Amino acid sequence: MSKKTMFQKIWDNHVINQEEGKPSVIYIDLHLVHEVTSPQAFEGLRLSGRKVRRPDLTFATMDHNVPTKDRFNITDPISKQQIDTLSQNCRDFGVTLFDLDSLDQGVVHVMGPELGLTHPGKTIVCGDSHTSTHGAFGALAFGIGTSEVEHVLATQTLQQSRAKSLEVRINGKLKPGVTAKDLILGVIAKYGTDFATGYVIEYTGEAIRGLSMEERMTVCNMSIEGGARAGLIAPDETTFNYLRGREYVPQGADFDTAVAEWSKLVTDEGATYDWVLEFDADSLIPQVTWGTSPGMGTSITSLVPDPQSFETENERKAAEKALEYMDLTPGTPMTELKVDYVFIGSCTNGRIEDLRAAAAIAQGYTVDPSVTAIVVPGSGRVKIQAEKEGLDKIFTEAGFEWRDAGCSMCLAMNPDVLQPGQRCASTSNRNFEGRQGRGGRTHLVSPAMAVAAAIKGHFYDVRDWEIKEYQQA
Ligand SMILES: CC(C)[C@H](C(=O)O)[C@@H](O)C(=O)O
Ligand code: SF4
Repeated sequence: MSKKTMFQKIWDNHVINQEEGKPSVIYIDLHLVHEVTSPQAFEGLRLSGRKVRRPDLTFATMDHNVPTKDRFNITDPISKQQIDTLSQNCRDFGVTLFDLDSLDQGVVHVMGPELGLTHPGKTIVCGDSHTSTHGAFGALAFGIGTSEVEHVLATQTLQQSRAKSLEVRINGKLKPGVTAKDLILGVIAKYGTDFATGYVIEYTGEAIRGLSMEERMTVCNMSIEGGARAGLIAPDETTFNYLRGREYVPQGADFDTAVAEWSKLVTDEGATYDWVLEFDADSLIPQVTWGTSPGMGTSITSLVPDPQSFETENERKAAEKALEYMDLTPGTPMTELKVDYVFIGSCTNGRIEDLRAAAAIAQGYTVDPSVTAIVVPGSGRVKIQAEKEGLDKIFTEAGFEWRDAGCSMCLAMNPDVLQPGQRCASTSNRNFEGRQGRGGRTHLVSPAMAVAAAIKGHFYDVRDWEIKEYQQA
């Protein structure tokens, strides 16, 4: 039998029609829906008199527009309309919705895994680019556009051309203070924001095996920022232990049967990828972005780069433009950049382990008076768990605001926005111009680095942090 990659196996399991020279038709096992990219899709169904083909495989929540303070009081008319429309559509079409009053409401990519909706080997789509997050479980998960959302709602299938396969092998181990976020930022800083265009990445190597499930999600989440169609990590004991006992996961003997099936999904020994890249985890240093794309990043120990140091004219121009927008001077140590705002949250870093890592740094310290800092749990469940562990108290005693679940300041679609010119240390995944508010300046970092910046008032190498006594309540 021919040797196959994990991607090829999942793909082959889902192709239901293939005509010569045409995209494949693949079956979709799980469709996640949020309020921003679904209204026209449901409207399309309505206009053509169609139903949702598999309401039992379709799950919705609202996240982008949800205020993280006073969530039921939505004053922005577009946000209110999108949220109300999603509720109405879910009622009309029989789709399960984790509504504003549900414990399970949250950022769609936090909600799916924590409920156990995300399984190895599934095809998962959502009208959202960070659907790649779910690939951490060995699911083929990717974002789709609104017309495709309509197509999946109506047929539970999707037309797709098969991407090429790319192994990103992470050698060595992450050092203390260096996180999964630094790893993916480091990969994108090294290889750029389009190295993986046309590919599905499979992350392999010792450093990946050593990551927890939540850390793997952070890595896969940002695959899209490297241009990839999706990111995958082979399921293993870490995956199975995470899934065991969750609501939408088979229970008892059925779970063991599922594990046996999932275990077969891994890339065969000797299978070949279309392309292989390597990255060294041992020498990685905490990362901070300096520019207006996730690839414009460097180590905390570095200086703001000189645009002249880049190889191509295009890169030099892009760097110049980015530095102007970011109001940065080449040669300034990254540690001297002062921040006005700190945002901890999002589908990249809004899970419980992220909040624990943040609290471990915050414990016993106080946010610098010049900084506004917010902590936004990725879901209602993350919030409750954090409160059980007393993390909320650590944050509020240190001067952070403790909010409700949502996308929040990851993007300016809700009341959490930067003012023009404000500089933010953010645990999210995109630092585009205006992403967190018009004129706002975003630096992407890990949760630990974000907290250190909040407390110092400027970026700081968290490897030098003195961790005060930290106890979970
Ligand atoms: C609003 C949504 C379509 C968008 C996405 O697709 O990713 C958002 O989640 C983002 O992170 O930019
Ligand atoms: S948290 Fe940010 S990246 Fe994730 S879905 Fe929301 S807006 Fe997109």
